[in-house]
Amino acid sequence: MTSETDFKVPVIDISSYVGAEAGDMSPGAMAARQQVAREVDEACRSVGFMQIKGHGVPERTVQALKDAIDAFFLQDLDVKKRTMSPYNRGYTAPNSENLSLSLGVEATYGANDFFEAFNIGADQHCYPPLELPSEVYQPNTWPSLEGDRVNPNLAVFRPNLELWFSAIAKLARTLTKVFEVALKLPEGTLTKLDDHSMDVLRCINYTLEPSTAVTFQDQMGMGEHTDYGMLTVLWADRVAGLQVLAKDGTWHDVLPEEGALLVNLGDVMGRLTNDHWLSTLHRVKPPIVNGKVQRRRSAAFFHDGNMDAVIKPLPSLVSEGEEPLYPPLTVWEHVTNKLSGSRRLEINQQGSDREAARVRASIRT
Ligand SMILES: O=C(O)CCC(=O)C(=O)O
Ligand SMILES: [Fe+2]
Repeated sequence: MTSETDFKVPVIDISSYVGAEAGDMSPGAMAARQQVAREVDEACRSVGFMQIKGHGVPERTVQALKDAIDAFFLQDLDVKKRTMSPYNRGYTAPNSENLSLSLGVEATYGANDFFEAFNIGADQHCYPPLELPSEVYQPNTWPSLEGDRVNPNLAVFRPNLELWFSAIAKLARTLTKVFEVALKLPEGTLTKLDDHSMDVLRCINYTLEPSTAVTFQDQMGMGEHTDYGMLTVLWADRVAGLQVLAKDGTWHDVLPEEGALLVNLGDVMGRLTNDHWLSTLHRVKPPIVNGKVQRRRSAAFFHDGNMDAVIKPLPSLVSEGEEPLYPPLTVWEHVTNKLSGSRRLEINQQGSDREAARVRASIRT
């Protein structure tokens, strides 16, 4: 059930932290940054999702992303499958994952998630001169531009995705700095956790055939889950589908405003803040407008943090009389536990009881 209570995903203009404005040390600019930090703190405590404006990502970069998504997904399934990889990279076919299993919740919708996806990520050459392991900073698998039935528009695919990846990697690091100020942490507390972050960009296409009448209301585009890392920057078509679980256990549709990017916290921020900031559950229902399926695309940039960063509640964020809710764990250990649920279609047994209980308590419509 969804309710129309006063649930809102706040819109926050972060331009005072972006580009040249970030270096402006005038009292007005410093006050503007403090105001942004307060708004971010409030959004992270109450919702765990926000809409970011003033992010500095130009419209032509957004268009480049959309062109890349279209060029790839409009190809035949067998052509897309040529980019499958044993790693968290390349193509994922429809109905091959089940995100609710990443939480330790049994599958409930009778079928796997109907999204298809293509992932790229930070590989071991992304952060010279560090010698990072290729099992974690995995090689990308780009589609070949040669061969029969290859979409001629595919030439833009790699440069366009790389353009988006680097713009959002920069934005994610700006947001880490804002988080540090919002949480009143000494400079470097969070930025030392993400200088070689295991970033992954996942382009997603929800594959129900557009314009068809909906016969299976209970199908899931993407099952309930929390994101795993520090934060996620999400671009999405302005079409219904994404829903967010509010504190009162009700689900709410979330549509980004024109020009806004959605940002949500992942489990790493929940763990660091002893759950004072929320790693909020979300899911994607079939994108339906007036009884008909719409095309819906999205691109989630997961800023997970350094593989070897040890994550545990920060002492200054554990309130008086509270216990730390989580034992120490590296980012890599946490992400592998989670992926083993969604990818191997096995229930994740590793310490997601708190999130799983919240899903079960929500009203599952
Ligand atoms: O497609 C969307 O809007 C959400 C995607 C998402 O939540 C994810 O990939 O983790
Ligand atoms: Fe997500």
